[in-house]
Amino acid sequence: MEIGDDVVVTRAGITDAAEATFADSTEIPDRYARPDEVGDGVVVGDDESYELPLVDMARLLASESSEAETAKLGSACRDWGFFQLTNHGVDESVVQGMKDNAMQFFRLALEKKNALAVHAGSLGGFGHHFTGASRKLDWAESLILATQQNEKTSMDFWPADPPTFRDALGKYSREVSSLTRRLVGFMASDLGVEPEELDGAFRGKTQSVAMHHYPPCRHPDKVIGITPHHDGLGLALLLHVDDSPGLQVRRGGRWFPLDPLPGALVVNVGDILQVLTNGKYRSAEHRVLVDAERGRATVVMFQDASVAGTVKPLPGLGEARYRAIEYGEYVKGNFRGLAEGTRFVDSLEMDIA
Ligand SMILES: O=C(O)CCC(=O)C(=O)O
Ligand SMILES: [Fe+2]
Repeated sequence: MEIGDDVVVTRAGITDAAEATFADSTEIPDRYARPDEVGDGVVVGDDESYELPLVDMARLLASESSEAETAKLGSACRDWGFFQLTNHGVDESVVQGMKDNAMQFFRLALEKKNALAVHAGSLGGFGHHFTGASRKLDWAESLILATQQNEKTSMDFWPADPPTFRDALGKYSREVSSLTRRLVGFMASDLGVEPEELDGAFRGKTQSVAMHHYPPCRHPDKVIGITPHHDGLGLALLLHVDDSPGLQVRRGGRWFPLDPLPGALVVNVGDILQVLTNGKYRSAEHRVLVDAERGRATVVMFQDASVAGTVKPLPGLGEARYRAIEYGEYVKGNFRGLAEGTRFVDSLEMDIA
């Protein structure tokens, strides 16, 4: 995947040993064991006092409810950085095709999946997601691909097995691109910026996908499905393949489990959108925990954004709180942060009165 030659990415391949560990989780090898982290921060399982926001695309689009729903979208992006989007309008058969093909891919024999194995320094391919500062491995197998079709990326790097995979991903990726443009239009209206400014930041930019499979684990209190992280790009749109919970969002130092609403997509603000909106929208930390009985799979589309090759706040949102940085430098810094367990976007923040 084209992210520049000097970008350091630490992903690990899924070995036979990793597969055996996933298949029989009686013993948790040291590289996966992080019981202290799982319990870190209160998980509010039965606390009814919170609700992760819901946004309804049909209400955004209908003239009589658009204003109120846009305000809801805005407060979800400001307060949580996360919401579930109902009535998103992505064709049901396209969604189903994506789910079926993702599942079929993960059910293939390891040897077949490893035809697309990550290799040193590469972001794309099949393997463990990222290994952060702890060097522990996540309890997941993940396939990461560039989905934007241009001269640099090609479907040739997409799985040829199952045979319908490329067609399904191509259709889904196009639908999510148009959905993103629609959503970004309402965000611009909430923020009071020129629609063209925010749309221009997303239009024609890279899109990539991460598909994750979290096998069940007999010791869900000892492993983590995905290490706590912020998404580094513009916007992420997550599809639950099987409606299994597991995703948790951090707010006020606590982890809040997200209860997947069947048929909805989970949308979250990435670090670049936080910068574009001059900190008005927040990119929230999130992680995935696993279940003792149920496996879980997700398909996450990442939409990239920049302003003419630069990551910086859009005009009209007050005095800039972040320094402008060239996009390539941003990507490098972001991966360095992921590897070191720091958050690069924090280093762009400026002291303003
Ligand atoms: O699978 C999930 O629920 C979350 C995945 C995620 O956070 C990511 O790919 O960045
Ligand atoms: Fe994420």
